[in-house]
Amino acid sequence: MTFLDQLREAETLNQSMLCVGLDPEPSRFPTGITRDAEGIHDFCLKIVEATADLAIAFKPQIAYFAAHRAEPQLERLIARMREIAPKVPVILDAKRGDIGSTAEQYAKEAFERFGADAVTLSPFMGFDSVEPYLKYQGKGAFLLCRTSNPGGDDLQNQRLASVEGQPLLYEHVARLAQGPWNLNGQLGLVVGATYPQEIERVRALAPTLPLLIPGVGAQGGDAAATVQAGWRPDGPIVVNSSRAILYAGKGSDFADAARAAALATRDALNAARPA
Ligand SMILES: O=c1ccn([C@@H]2O[C@H](COP(=O)(O)O)[C@@H](O)[C@H]2O)c(=O)[nH]1
Repeated sequence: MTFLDQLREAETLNQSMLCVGLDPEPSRFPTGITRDAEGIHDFCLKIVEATADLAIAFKPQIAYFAAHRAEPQLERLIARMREIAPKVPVILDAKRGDIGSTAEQYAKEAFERFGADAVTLSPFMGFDSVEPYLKYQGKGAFLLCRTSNPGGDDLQNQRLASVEGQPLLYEHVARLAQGPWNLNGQLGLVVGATYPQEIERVRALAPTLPLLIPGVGAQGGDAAATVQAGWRPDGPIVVNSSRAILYAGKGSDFADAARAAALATRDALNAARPA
């Protein structure tokens, strides 16, 4: 089964385009959850249990685990996610990018150590930095294209005078990912919900790629505009929200509050999808 098949299956099963982001920040944990690596595991597990039937994917951001020496807990968490939500793919948000020999190790980390179904990558170092991930059949890789942060403009919106038609850098990334880099249909693109016009442009250049779209919720991206710009019947979207779900509640009912926030976001996304 390909990563794209997995996404489609989860989309249908949970009637969802919502990706639940796992960015555990111990200082924001409710009382009763310890502010250490084990607490990170327990907090995320509760969120996964509360949202497993609402998500097209889960996206743990590795920095939130590594910063607290919680990589073993992330391994255990992903293994438990396989039991709780076997049909919901896991996208490891690692934003890796390095020369081929090092990329091989990062790919091993993502797919063998953590058992992720897909990973996020920076395409900045070129195709040989992406290729090692594509050797893992059935796994996916999302290339950063037009990111959700304001500083994304600094490079991604620069025009490439050396390329025919003088595209912007993010447009060039979209073309490469839809075309010559996508050897086995494993690639997708990261595009921020904060820039719906650019989502539309990326969708025009990459009509069938899955788009991972962070930026609704805490970053203020508009759910309806995101769906209208990015969703296509043969081009799925995976719309991530992390903090707005994780910290929807502050008390012992935090998992219920997270579920309510996830449900509302999932339904808002679905309501914007053309029939
Ligand atoms: O362009 C990008 C790429 C990745 N991210 C990541 O997504 C989540 C967003 O979290 P929120 O709390 O929903 O804002 C986070 O893990 C980022 O590292 C992104 O925001 N933008």
